[in-house]
Formats: sequence, C-alpha cells, structure tokens
Amino acid sequence: MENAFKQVVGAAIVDSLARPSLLLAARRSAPERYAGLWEFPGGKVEPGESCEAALRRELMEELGVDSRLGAEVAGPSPQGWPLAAGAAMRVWLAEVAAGQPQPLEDHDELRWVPLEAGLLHDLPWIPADLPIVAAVLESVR
Ligand SMILES: Nc1nc2c([nH]c(=O)n2[C@H]2C[C@H](O)[C@@H](COP(=O)(O)OP(=O)(O)OP(=O)(O)O)O2)c(=O)[nH]1
Repeated sequence: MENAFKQVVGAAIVDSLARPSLLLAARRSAPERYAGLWEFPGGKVEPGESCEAALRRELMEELGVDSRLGAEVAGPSPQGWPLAAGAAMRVWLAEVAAGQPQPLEDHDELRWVPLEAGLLHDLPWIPADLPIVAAVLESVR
C-alpha cells in the first residue's frame, strides 16, 4: 500500500545506547520557517531505500558520522510521528559508531543536552517534535 505520509526519519543520538545521559540536538539553518529551531538530525527517505538505511545515510551527510541504531521510539502510527505538511517521522535511538558530529549540512549548531525534561524543553524545538522529545525521555528512563 502507498504510504499516506511523506516518510521522514530522525535520530535521537545519545552519548551511549547502553547508558544514555546526553542527547544530540541540532539547530536548523534552513528553510526559513524552521531556521533557529532544534530537531532530530535526519531527513526524507528516498524511493527504494529502507528507513534505517536512509537514516544512516542522512547522519553521514549531515553530521559526518557513522552511526549505530538502537530501538525505535515508536510513534502513534506505523509511519511514526505526525509532522506538518503531510509528513511523518520514524525515530530511532542511535549512537555514534565513528567520527565526531559536525554541522556539515542543514544545521548551524549541534549541542549535547542532558536527558532531563527541563533542559531539553528549554530549547525551541520544531513544534511537532515536542511529543517526540517526551517519548525519547520516557524511553531512556
Ligand atoms: N530531520 C528532521 N526533520 C524534521 C523534524 N521535525 C520536523 O517537522 N521535520 C520536518 C522538516 C522538513 O520539512 C522534513 C524533513 O526534511 P529535511 O529537509 O530534513 O529532509 P532532507 O535532508 O531529505 O532534505 P531535502 O533533500 O529535501 O533538502 O521534516 C526533525 O526532528 N528532524
């Protein structure tokens, strides 16, 4: 069956999948409606690509890192979490397997933030991401 939503994938990159204490938040530099807002690194899945392969590709392109995916942070639909404009995002916990994350593309700042509700919610996230941030916190508790 055709997917009802445009499929986006995102990574909740933690310092360690075994003992997560920090989350890597990324500040978008474009487009204008999202510039300055924080998000999960990731992007659109290309035709014929699996979600997991798309996510690892995006993390290499955007951050320059090889990544290891952990558990999915499941959303309310099989396509994940609803976003604006007819898109939905599946999100995985992830850790860096090799490399140092750099804001190579789409972002102007990366920040490791303690996995604490108060500190994470201090950042201006893309509004659709707020329930995902809460679910990530819940999943690492
Ligand atoms: N990566 C990412 N995108 C998000 C999040 N929240 C959210 O609403 N979005 C939206 C923004 C974009 O409209 C869309 C993802 O597209 P993108 O611009 O990151 O995708 P891409 O890297 O494949 O970009 P492009 O090829 O279209 O330039 O999903 C999030 O946490 N991470």
